[in-house]
Amino acid sequence: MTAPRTMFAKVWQEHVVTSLSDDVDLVYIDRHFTHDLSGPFSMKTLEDRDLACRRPDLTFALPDHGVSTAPGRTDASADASAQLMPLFRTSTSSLGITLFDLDDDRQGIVHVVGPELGLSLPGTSIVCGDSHTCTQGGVGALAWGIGNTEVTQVLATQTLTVQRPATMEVRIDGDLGPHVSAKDIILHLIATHGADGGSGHAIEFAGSTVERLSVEARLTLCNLTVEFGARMGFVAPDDVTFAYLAGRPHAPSGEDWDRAVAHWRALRTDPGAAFDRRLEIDASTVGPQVSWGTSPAHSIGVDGSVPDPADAPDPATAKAWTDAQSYMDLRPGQALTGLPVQHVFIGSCTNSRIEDLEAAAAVVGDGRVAPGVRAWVVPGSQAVKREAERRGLDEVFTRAGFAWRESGCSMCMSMNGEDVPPGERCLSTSNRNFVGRQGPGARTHLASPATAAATALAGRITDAREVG
Ligand SMILES: CC(C)[C@H](C(=O)O)[C@@H](O)C(=O)O
Ligand code: SF4
Repeated sequence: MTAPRTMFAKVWQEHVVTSLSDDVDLVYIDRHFTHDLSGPFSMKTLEDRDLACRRPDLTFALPDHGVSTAPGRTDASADASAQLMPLFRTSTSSLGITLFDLDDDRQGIVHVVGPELGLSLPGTSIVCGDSHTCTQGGVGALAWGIGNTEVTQVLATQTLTVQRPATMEVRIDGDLGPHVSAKDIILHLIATHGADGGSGHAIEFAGSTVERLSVEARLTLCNLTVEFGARMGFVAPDDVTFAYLAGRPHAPSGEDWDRAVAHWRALRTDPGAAFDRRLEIDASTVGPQVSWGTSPAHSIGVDGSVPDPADAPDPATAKAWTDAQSYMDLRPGQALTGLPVQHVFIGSCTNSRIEDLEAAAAVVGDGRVAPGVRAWVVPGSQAVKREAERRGLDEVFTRAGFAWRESGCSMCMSMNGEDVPPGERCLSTSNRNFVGRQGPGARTHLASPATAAATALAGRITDAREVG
């Protein structure tokens, strides 16, 4: 009898081409995504070395970071895309790689588009030169971000030299309260165990709460595993996953589908399999979260108050809290609820899928964005945008005074000229609130789409539970 194995061990083993040392393997890569920021330069390296792309048919290129999300955008609408797009087109075309260009109805943020097209499948290995590739673990894939040199290795060989991560199980049980989402759970996990709490691990999210989450919510949960320091995060594929993937353009069909599902079912962690670490969360005790500082770990319940550095567990944390509070212009003990914001951003690979927009629109209802607040909704992909328009969500948002934009990363990292002015405050559904992330001097508060919508209407950080 074989010893019980984790899902990670099973999928990893299927991909090992050869072991290079005790903990370093050469693994096969099933899907390689590349975006406008990390792609062009690695492709250029390949061309300079006169190397071909080994599997252009398994490589997909999407412009998302540098592109403008203004309605009617072109390359010229943002300096970054004016510079990057011509390079991206030439390199992908000379290497034979499919590009979902700006005018393609499949364009969008890499991590949103992969799952929605069924390019990202359970039990596959997925890489991209982008740290939030871990998002795609939400469909049951092992997906992780890689650096430029690794991108070149994957382009040239379709394999990657990887240090094998340790395994961790995060069990989440209990019912979610009103307006509590996957975003709140993962922010709470990071706040509780620190931004390096998952360092060096591949995390399997399990438990009754996770089983009840939709695939879109699982994508959000996995999206922030890199903010927890982990290499990747994933959820074992189940009937929810199969229902989500069935019929997607690149998902298998007919007999191939049946064979694939049988295989995917067998990937689940065997009862009694050992993990290197285990954590547990009782989801019923978690409320909507908002970050107060400059790390996702600086998050608290929306009804909480800014912590006092005097209460920090150690001097380094006390200093980090003091610095963060000075950057964010907050003082210990201050309540987050009621804090005025000038900007609200609903978007990013964390929270720009259709269910996110539904959750925000439900809170907006007939309301209006508060005067003086610039509020944007940036769908994660053209497909999300079309579906939202089919459901009439764009009208809910525009009637309320939100801007309704084209798909892309936008204000999440502000490299396309879409940013928050110095000293101004933004409630954002994205995943990073680092110093300067949304623009020099910009102050970012991370939260869920429901909290973002409630905040946009009030013009102040607001608990969506108070709105209804
Ligand atoms: C630009 C890219 C390499 C970067 C990442 O790796 O995550 C970006 O997507 C981010 O969110 O900071
Ligand atoms: S939306 Fe933000 S976090 Fe996601 S890939 Fe783009 S820049 Fe990175």
